[in-house]
Amino acid sequence: MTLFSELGLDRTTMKSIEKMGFEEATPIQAQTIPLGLEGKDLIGQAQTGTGKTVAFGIPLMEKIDLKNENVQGIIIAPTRELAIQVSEELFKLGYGKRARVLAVYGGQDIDRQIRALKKKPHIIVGTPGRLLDHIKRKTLRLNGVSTVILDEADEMLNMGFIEDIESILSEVPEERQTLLFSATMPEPIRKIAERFMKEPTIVRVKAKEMTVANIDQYYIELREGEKFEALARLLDIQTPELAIVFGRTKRRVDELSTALNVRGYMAEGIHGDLSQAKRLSVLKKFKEGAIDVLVATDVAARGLDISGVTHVYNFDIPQDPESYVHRIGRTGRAGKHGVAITFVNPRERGQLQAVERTTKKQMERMKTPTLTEALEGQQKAVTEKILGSVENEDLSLYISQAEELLQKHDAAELVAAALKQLTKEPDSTPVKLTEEAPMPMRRDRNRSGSGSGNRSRNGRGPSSGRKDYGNKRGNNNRKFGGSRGSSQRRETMNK
Ligand SMILES: Nc1ncnc2c1ncn2[C@@H]1O[C@H](COP(=O)(O)OP(=O)(O)OP(=O)(O)O)[C@@H](O)[C@H]1O
Ligand SMILES: [Mg+2]
Repeated sequence: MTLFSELGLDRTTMKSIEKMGFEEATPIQAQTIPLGLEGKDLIGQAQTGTGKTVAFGIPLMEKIDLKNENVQGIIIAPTRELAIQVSEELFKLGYGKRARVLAVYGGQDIDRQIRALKKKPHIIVGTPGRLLDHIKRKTLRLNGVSTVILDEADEMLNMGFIEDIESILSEVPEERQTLLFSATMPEPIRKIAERFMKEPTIVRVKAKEMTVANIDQYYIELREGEKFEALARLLDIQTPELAIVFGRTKRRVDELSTALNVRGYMAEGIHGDLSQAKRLSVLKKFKEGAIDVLVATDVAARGLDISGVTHVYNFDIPQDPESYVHRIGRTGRAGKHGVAITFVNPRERGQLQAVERTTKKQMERMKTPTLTEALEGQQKAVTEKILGSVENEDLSLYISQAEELLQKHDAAELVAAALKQLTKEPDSTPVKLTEEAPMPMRRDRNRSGSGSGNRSRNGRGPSSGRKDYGNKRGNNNRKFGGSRGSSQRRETMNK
């Protein structure tokens, strides 16, 4: 066990850490912070939700010289939401020191960002496209940068951002420290390391499994047409505090969130075709609990840290094992407990096995719940609410009415009627969902994303390195530039 106070950090950094409420460093933090402080290039791999942001944030923050008005650190992240979140965490880390942190990302007014850049931020967190845009406009100069961080580098590789990163890094002095962090490190990441890093030290937090132990992982085998009813029943039984439902395509996400609303769930969708303002407002509502089901494409799979996410449902099995690891990692963070359930149609058994081989963890088989179980689940939830009210609430204004009712009616019947009124009974209102093609299993499958608006970045097609679930890992068939085959199914998440 390592305490932050044992790491020899600056007083100002300690002040921030105390304000954030942290005392003990997580294993990835304990192992990488000392190396990071020595100025070493680092590759850090540790499970989802184990504090990688602080692991790279502390060495970065310690190096910032407040008297220097240059941008001294940049963090490149694959999605806009993640760039914002990382900038917020760094802002907290820089609180004691008063370091200036700015997020720049596509979809936000560029003039506003230009004005903010003029205020001399020390640290910039951005998505590749927008960073490049500012470099081209000469509104961002990187010649004073001494630390570069690539968060979720493997995803940026998947999304075909490698040339953008290359262009950005060509603006940064050679004499720099480069840190790269992710929960997954597929083989091609080595190329990034070779290209952009100097003899990096690789730190892998040893864990038996790639996914965190405190996420209970289940799968349900079912046909496409059975998925929605199964999801609704699971939501009724498990009554998540907050849940994320991952769908394969934007159309899927739109249809699913509409269908969930029709059935009375508070759900909204998030994907790359929505305006940035809409994406942020949906996420905000979800964080605040104004909606309790977030339906998402993989745009929400990486890095997002939302407390209260107790359940992740893979309505469609993810297209690669890494994506599974990140998706389910939206729950079970910072030591909390989580539940992940993956729907698998009979033709996707191979993918299920590929996921299990990668995570080194078997999912437990679960049966589709019955309608009766769904009803019981809802009744239980209402019963708990009522008992909570009995214990904790002032009921004096209701007692005389209750006594009056009890004189005229049977007690059990009264309670049953109250339960019925409060219980959300399973609903069979018809909903419309377009069937998705099963996940492609082999390399020669070359579908165009079910017509739901999926496109590869810059129209780059799957010229090479199509992902192959049957493949052994480590068989490097994913290339840069052409990006991997499945990228045509991946959406463009930011500019
Ligand atoms: N030492 C610590 N003690 C307690 N909580 C911590 C500590 N370090 C970080 N956290 C909290 O843990 C949560 C997860 O951290 P973070 O988002 O950095 O995880 P991550 O490893 O980057 O996960 P992912 O792989 O999903 O990106 C955050 O809410 C963060 O504030
Ligand atoms: Mg992270």
